[in-house]
Amino acid sequence: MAPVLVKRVLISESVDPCCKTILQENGIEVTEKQQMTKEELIAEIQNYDGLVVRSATKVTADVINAGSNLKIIGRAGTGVDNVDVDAATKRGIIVMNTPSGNTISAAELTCALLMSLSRHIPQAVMSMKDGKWDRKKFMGAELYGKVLGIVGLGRIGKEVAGRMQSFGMKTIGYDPITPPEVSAGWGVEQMSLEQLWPQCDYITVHTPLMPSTTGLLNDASFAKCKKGVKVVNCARGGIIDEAALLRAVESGQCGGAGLDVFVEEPPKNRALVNHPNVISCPHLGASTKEAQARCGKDIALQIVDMVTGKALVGAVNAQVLVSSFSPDSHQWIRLGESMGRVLKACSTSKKPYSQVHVTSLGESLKKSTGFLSSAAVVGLLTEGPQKGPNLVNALPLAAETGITMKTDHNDSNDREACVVEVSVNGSSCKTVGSVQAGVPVLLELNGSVFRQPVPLSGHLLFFKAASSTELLLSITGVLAAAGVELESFSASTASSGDQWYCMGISSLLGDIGALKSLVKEAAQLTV
Ligand SMILES: NC(=O)C1=CN([C@@H]2O[C@H](COP(=O)(O)OP(=O)(O)OC[C@H]3O[C@@H](n4cnc5c(N)ncnc54)[C@H](O)[C@@H]3O)[C@@H](O)[C@H]2O)C=CC1
Ligand SMILES: O=C(O)C(=O)COP(=O)(O)O
Repeated sequence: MAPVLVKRVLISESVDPCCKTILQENGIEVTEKQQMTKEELIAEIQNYDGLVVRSATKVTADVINAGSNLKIIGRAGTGVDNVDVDAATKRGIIVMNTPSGNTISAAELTCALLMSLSRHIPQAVMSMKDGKWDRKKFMGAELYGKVLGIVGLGRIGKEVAGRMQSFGMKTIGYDPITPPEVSAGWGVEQMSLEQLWPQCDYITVHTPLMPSTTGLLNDASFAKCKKGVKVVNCARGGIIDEAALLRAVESGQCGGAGLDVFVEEPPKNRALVNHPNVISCPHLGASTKEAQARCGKDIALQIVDMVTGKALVGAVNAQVLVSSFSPDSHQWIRLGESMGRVLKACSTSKKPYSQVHVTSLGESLKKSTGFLSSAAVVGLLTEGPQKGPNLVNALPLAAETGITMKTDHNDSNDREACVVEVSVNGSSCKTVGSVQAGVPVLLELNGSVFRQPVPLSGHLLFFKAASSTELLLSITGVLAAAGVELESFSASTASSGDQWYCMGISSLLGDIGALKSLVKEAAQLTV
């Protein structure tokens, strides 16, 4: 992928100073402005190519759409639920996070809350500060031998499991993605949630917040739990339904809750926070010197790597682009875009495309089909010189315009090439291209194989006509009359029937209709 141009970055929260330093050392101008209102952020964001946030900045569609120059939203941390990732993708903006920087800190806070719940440490501390010496009231229970249910067995869930096993807890869990044999390797037996709820003395959730995890622990699931179950939410407010939790702690069905996160932060409704069996923190999971230093450094380095075209790490909405950062991918991306442009120019029907079929040929292009498809769509959907789609939003835009994407790879072929075929209104248009000596070239157009590969650069004139000796003379005559010079020429290898030809020309013809009487079809473009 071509390096993404990022000159100015806004950091809108308290991010470790190393982030600013690294960005500046790499020639990026950095402004830090914290605690902006939504309106202030909307007014400010248009001045920046990049935005770095933690969890407090709500990067809504309004903010994203106001960021007319925005190319990157960097989350110095894990959860990206405060960023409207779909809106960013539509606008072609890369969203990236630093998911491993705060894993240990979040896991340690979870363990601290589990221990605090078992021994009432915060309540005992408050009572001491109140001048009391109440040993009876704070009778606890050992964690040893108890069952901990871990919902979400990703990075943090795994670290919590290991730590709590050392306290002698039995760890069981559920995760729809992590295979049971993998979690069994770190001592967590997986089972369905139905089986898990009734077994747990403690439950901790470590999933992202998304529709399928919102209210994962609700009235119905609390009812299936052991009476007095204790719960911890160090992931995101709302994974444990707050109203259901309040009902459960009030009834005693839940014996205590440790909360680091809330649906609304800070929470205006204080009922949970004020409940004597609820202990809470103001979203401190990642608030350690170590986690902040890692996340600040990671996000800055990831942005620098992206800007320099070195690598794309941590992107949450542009997985297809990760392989586009290999050093020799640039010319293949240019090829895909140029082939899309040729197809656009040569499709006679003005109807919207119904299908784009991209096939990569050759072992070395195995991982390139994704970005070649995006690049072809960029070429097809770009209208004129104005800001068109990019590799981030090409596929969502194609889906929005009703285009079905089909991709294939064939590595039995002994050459490296890319085939792009577009279907429109019952007919189709097909190109075959490759990169030769670092230059994107067109090898075939609609079945006509060019004798000389056509370098895809400059002004190109394509036409379809029956082969004849007069044809060339007549066409060059039309060009000369229009003051256009012929710079290169490539004919089809076939010698009979209608074939496609390509000419490199010094400038586009003012009126391509001048060729109408000489050819069956003609198209010109600049690539
Ligand atoms: N309190 C804090 O300051 C912090 C909170 N977090 C939160 O913790 C969450 C987890 O972080 P990581 O472990 O790094 O993420 P991760 O992506 O490594 O793990 C999340 C796991 O949840 C699983 N999952 C998804 N849907 C599920 C479902 N319906 N039921 C059960 N499991 C499901 C996934 O398969 C994945 O294995 C983050 O999304 C973030 O919101 C992260 C860091 C700090
Ligand atoms: O990384 C995460 O998901 C967190 O919740 C940490 O949030 P923070 O960066 O401390 O605002």
